[in-house]
Amino acid sequence: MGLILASQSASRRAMLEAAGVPFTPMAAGIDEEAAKAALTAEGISARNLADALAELKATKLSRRFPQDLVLGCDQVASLGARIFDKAGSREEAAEQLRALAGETHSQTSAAVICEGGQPVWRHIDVAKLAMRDFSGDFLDAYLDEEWPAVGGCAGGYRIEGPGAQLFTRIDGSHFTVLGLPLLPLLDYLRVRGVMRA
Ligand SMILES: Nc1nc2c(ncn2[C@@H]2O[C@H](COP(=O)(O)OP(=O)(O)OP(=O)(O)O)[C@@H](O)[C@H]2O)c(=O)[nH]1
Repeated sequence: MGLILASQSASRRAMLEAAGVPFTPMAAGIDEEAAKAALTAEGISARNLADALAELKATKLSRRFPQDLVLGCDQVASLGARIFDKAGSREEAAEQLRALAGETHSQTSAAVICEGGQPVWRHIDVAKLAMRDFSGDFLDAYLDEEWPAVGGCAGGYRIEGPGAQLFTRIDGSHFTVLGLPLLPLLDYLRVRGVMRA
């Protein structure tokens, strides 16, 4: 029994590699935008959206590899009822960051493990991030430096990079902000014998 990471996320792969987790990365092969559109049409919460998408990714590959543990993940940035998609343009990234400035938003990271095509474990963690009310000049300079790199990041920032300059306070796990509830995952992997206890 091995661990498959059903994700294209460089950040998730880097976190697992750095933590010494043995895994095989594979694309989940789902149409995430179509699934997200269907789910958000129902007015779904950030928590339930992240959970549903993570389970969808894990289940899809678990049906192909029933003997392995398959980890699916998803991360949603939200402020109140507004859910932020990854920015498709610099202008969209600027609009999103202006909406988050001076507010405390949530990063919800869900992880689901499937085995034999069925969920056997899940963990959803939320971090709260207080973003400062930065100037327009700061935002222009930030995006000059960080676009398009932050186009693949929920929220439009890389917390491990210049994105740290956006914040005055973060409550919650750094790993959750990066996109994975890593410590609860490691607990489960030790229970399953994937990692040394
Ligand atoms: N490096 C970095 N990545 C971040 C940060 N915040 C969010 N992300 C990434 O933003 C992406 C959130 O989008 P998702 O839809 O959950 O994942 P994805 O990148 O599409 O990859 P899949 O798992 O294949 O769906 C993930 O790759 C997160 O790792 C951050 O502060 N730094």
